[in-house]
Amino acid sequence: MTISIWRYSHLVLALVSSLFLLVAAVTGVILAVEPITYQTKGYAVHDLEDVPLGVAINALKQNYDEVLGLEVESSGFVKAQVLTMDLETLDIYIDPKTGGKLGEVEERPYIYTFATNLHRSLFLKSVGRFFVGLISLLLFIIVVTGLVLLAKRQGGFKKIFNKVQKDYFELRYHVILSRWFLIPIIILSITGVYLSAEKFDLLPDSIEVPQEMDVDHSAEVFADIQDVPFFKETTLDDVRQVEFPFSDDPEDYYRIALSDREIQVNQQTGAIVTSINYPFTVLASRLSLVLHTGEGNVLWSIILLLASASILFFMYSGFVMTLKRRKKGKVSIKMPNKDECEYIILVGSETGTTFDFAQRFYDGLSKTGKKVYLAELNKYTTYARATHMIICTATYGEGEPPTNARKFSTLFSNIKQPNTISYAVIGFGSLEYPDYCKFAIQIDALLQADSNFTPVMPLCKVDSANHETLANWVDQWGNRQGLKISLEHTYIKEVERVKIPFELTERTGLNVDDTFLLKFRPKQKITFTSGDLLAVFPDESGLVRQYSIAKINDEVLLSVKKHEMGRGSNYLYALEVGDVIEAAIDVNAHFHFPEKSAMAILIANGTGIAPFLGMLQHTRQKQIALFWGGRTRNSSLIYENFLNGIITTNEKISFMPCFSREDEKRYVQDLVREQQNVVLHTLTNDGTVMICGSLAMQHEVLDVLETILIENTTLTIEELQNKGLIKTDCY
Ligand SMILES: Cc1cc2nc3c(=O)[nH]c(=O)nc-3n(C[C@H](O)[C@H](O)[C@H](O)COP(=O)(O)O)c2cc1C
Repeated sequence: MTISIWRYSHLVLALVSSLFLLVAAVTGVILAVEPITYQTKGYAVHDLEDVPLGVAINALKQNYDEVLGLEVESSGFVKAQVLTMDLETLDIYIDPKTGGKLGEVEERPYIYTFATNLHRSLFLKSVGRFFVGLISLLLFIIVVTGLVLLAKRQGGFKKIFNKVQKDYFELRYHVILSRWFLIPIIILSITGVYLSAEKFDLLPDSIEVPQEMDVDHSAEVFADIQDVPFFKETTLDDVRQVEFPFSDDPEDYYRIALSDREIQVNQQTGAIVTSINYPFTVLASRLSLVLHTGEGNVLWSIILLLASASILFFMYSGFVMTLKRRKKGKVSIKMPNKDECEYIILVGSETGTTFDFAQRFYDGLSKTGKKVYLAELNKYTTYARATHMIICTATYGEGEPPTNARKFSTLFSNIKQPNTISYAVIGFGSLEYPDYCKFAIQIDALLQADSNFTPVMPLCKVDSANHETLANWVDQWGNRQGLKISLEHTYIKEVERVKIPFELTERTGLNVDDTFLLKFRPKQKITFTSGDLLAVFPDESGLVRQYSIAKINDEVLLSVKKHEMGRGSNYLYALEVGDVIEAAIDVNAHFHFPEKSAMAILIANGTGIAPFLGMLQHTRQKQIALFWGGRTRNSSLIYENFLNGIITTNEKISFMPCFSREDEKRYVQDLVREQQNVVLHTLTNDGTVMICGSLAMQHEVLDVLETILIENTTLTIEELQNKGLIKTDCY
């Protein structure tokens, strides 16, 4: 079975049962606390195996007018129901050796009764019980599918406990905690199923018939119960419950529940009159109850508590993992061995659209039974059995590759494939840009020039990820391979934006670089922060343009470069102070200033400085260096008002500009290289590097950072990105 089927089952089951699981896990946590607090009362008798039943009965009789019953709990507490000399019936915990009262049995706190009802039946009686049983069964299947995924991730069942690869927090701890809590959760789910099955009489009937024992009428009669052999030899660790006889008449028997059977015993001779062995189902349900509730064992209760809490974490982390997998242009699912796959899909994606298609194509092709490998273009390498390659890539900037494809061209020229490969390239782009699908065109040209590669289809350019174009391409490509591939509809949901009015309160004219600043005041109360995006709608066509924002005194500051044909920038440029536009805030959480970092380096070129202007205003105690690259000194004048105010009042902030057309003609990546000690100090002390501006600049900066890291540390860019210590927002 392919990994996607295991993952799909794991995910679907988790989603279907999530609400019930949430209730079961939360109430499970509450209920696991009960045995722990109960045990802290301290009434447990630790040497039950040394206390003969006769001694306990005698002690009780000495202390109380009448004794109705005795119970030895799995907690080790000995409970008795007695009638006091004042004719009061009491439920008390006793010391079985002296009969002395240790404490009174209290009513169960309401929170536990409530949690138990919710946990067992969701307050829905039989229907609820049925669902809870079903959810326990689903939980069991989720754990089993999870176990298979874990084994596949770790490289086999034997390697399950090997070191876990470094990855982002949710994924890493989903793996680590699943190893710790696998067994407790399996036990919880199986016992949960068993207890539900029992309630619905689904277990085989195995009623045992009471066995009448041969009674020896000449057996010795004892005056003191402590001398009766049965009561002398039976110790409390084997006893669960004792019902006392109504009178001293020898025909009135003790009814005693032992651990494996129920008996009636003559009070004078100790002869066993009847005996019923518990059927297996009763013993199993008793064991299930103890294992499921943790009753009587503090350590096991703590494990169950942690296991229930871990289910909540698995739900959260699984949700985050699914979102990340769907959204990001990064392959985070475990792939088969690259050298065993015939079909290789390589992806270049910045915001996830291309990756989303590649993933769906991968799923469709895998379902035909083919061995498929999916990777980012940056991971290009040799593929021993590959006969087909499909490259899907977006284009940015002026024909720039997406970040996860930036190394492809170099890798391609250095790596020779062992086989000849039939290939196809799909370019994702937008007709709004002059360099439509340029990076895909470049890749197609590279492959054409390599004699090892033969095209099976001409380059396909896809405007705005059009579904029909993609579905047609998949059909045609599939036909050529003799395969019927079904392409699921996109996993990406359209973002529903809430538009609100923004009033333009300030603006500048164009500077030497055709850049201008705009300040908008939201006319409704909204929360946003620097690094979020303002989505602007230039016309009625549904076109959206996003701009990185700075939050300055509750207003939105934008720095915009006016492009001759740019629909967004020309629309904004035409606005006058007092104009009101409808726009929306897109939360861009991955690019918020990291509150936890004590230091940061902010790197920008051109208009990419905007979010940093807002971030600098709101940080007082952090050591921050802002590296900015512009064309000329005059390019930076437009930002001077903001920057001077910050730098002169906060000595922890330093501003380092560089200019590509003046002075030493340096780019911001040159500044990063020059300041490598500051960069290293920041990254090795859990500080953050944030990059905003053009994608070309981002690639150059990442290349320099990579070199600095390789030369001085064992850290990698990807590791730091996964930890959120390198954050980028470039297009
Ligand atoms: C800032 C920006 C620049 C872009 N530049 C180009 C371009 O030069 N040529 C092009 O064809 N498409 C361009 N596009 C469109 C993207 O390539 C297209 O939306 C693609 O589907 C994105 O794929 P991804 O989500 O996988 O990154 C650009 C998009 C943005 C947001």
